[in-house]
Amino acid sequence: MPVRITPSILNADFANLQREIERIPDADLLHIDVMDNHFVPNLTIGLPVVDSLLKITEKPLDIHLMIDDPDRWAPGYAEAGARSVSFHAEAVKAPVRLARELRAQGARASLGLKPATPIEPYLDLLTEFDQILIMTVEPGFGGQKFLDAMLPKIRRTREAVKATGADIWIQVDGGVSESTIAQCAEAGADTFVAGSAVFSAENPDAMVNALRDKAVAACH
Ligand SMILES: O=C(CO)[C@@H](O)[C@H](O)COP(=O)(O)O
Ligand SMILES: [Fe+2]
Repeated sequence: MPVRITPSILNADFANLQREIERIPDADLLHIDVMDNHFVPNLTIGLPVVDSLLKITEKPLDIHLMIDDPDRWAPGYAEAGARSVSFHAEAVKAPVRLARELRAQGARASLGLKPATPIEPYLDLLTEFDQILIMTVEPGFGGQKFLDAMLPKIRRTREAVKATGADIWIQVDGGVSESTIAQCAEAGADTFVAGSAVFSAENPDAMVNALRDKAVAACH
């Protein structure tokens, strides 16, 4: 199973994003946390910053929208050139319509689930998505403790994805570090967001590779 490490820039130096991105050349994608202070109690960046990042990096951008009304805002990120756009199940009005719109614009469509949101209502819709993002902390902040109560949800999602035969990535986000990534990979995740683990490391790129090695060892 291919493994992808997607560092979150939430814990990077926002005044020097270009320099921060250059510190992680081995990252597979860059995870960008967009927060609106409504869906989550925190406010970060939006489309203008994403537009600027698209100009300074060749890395594919993996946008994580923690915002109300993604039906209205998500297509703009796909249109701008994001590789992947996650919107939250708890905020979206028409998940299938939005996923199809994102795909039509050439982006991967990803459904995000907060810790208390089950995957079960979406099992018959899985092939409408290219990725399921399972939050392993309450969304809103970096540096929180990994919720290992999410492991059964990762396992159930992997089983269901397997049954579809489709190439749907399972992403985990929140508290992923050298000490938690193996459990996630064993449970069936293949795409790993890591914010503080990467950007608080002395050598962030070495951490990207260490995380990947641990995930690969756990799922093979
Ligand atoms: O979406 C979020 C938080 O809401 C994440 O992407 C965090 O930014 C991950 O940070 P760490 O938990 O890895 O420090
Ligand atoms: Fe995120």
